Amino acid sequence: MSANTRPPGPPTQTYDSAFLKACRREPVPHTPVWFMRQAGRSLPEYLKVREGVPMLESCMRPELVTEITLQPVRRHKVDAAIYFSDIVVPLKAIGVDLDIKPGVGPVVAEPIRRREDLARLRDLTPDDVAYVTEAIGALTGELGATPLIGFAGAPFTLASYLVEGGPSRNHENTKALMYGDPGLWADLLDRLADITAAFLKVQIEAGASAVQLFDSWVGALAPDDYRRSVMPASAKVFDAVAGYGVPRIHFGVGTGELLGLMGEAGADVVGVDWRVPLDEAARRVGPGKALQGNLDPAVLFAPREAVEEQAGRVLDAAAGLEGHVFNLGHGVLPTTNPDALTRLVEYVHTRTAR
Ligand SMILES: Cc1c2[nH]c(c1CCC(=O)O)Cc1[nH]c(c(CCC(=O)O)c1C)Cc1[nH]c(c(CCC(=O)O)c1C)Cc1[nH]c(c(C)c1CCC(=O)O)C2
Repeated sequence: MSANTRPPGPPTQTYDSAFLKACRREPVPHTPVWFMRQAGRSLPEYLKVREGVPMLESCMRPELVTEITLQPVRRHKVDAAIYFSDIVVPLKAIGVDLDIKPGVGPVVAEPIRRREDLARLRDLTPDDVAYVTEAIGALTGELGATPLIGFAGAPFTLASYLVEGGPSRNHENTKALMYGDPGLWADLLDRLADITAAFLKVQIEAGASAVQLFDSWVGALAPDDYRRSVMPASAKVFDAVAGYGVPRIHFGVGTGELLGLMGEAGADVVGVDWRVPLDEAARRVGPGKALQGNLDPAVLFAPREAVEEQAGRVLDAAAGLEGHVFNLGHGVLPTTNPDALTRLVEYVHTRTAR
């Protein structure tokens, strides 16, 4: 079943939301808006509830996850919530020794570089992430007609953290493995595809209305390498969840040359960073897909008039698209003034009201 057909059974409460309509490329009452990293450090109410609670622990406490996920919906009136978690949570859940260091990001105690290391990547079962099922149950009740987006890290981006042992500018160990041992690389990405697919299935079965696969760092690759060494694993993830009929969004940074392939991997909605205007992105992606994006998150530090001018340019470039979900071109920067985000939501809603 494609994401454009109504799933069997009664329509969900969220089915007619502007966000899901835009993902399905149907007419919308207004352009829907949400922000990557909309929950988190830009919100004082987030900093308050996170006080003294380590990041990974906060992801495993359903009542905290529920509260943090709802905060930006209450404050900004965005059209969708995104489940509060992190891309490394499923890896932690299967026993990989890792932590999220404040100001740094995910750090893996023993990087994965040899064939023996693959044994540390066992299958993920719903029991490993019972807190996810519990939090999503509570969230969908609270959210009512507002859709919840589930998410996961894509195999390449997860592999980069695992192989490098932490964040990396050049991904040198990752690429050394990809070029130097293509067999082991393919097996690693295939393992990660299975874990990622299982994690997304848990979220969808618990009530997520859409999923986003973050391949944040895949823009480091040339198209041929993406096609040969990454696309099969990402496609496996998308295939695994195709039958649920929920929209599948795919996003990465610096992916101008990869947009067509990322759509081909199986996305219904292709996320675009701020470097490619949406009309040009639509030409690269081709027909039959919606686009998501793409205001530069740094624009939010400019005065209100400038923010609206730049947001207006995004909307103008999106005017001819089959479906458009307004977003930033990457996550909300931690020192963003939250009021600027609230005003931006209002601006997009007002300017596109039909
Ligand atoms: C690459 C990546 C990661 N994590 C994620 C990605 C893909 C998205 C992207 O490209 O930005 C995904 C992610 N991580 C987090 C979310 C929250 C969802 C939301 O509410 O919008 C999402 C969607 C919470 C988080 N994940 C993290 C934080 C900050 C930790 C904190 O608040 O203490 C949050 C709120 C930590 C994290 N985790 C990661 C990084 C780079 C960092 C930031 C390190 C830092 O600057 O402190 C890895």
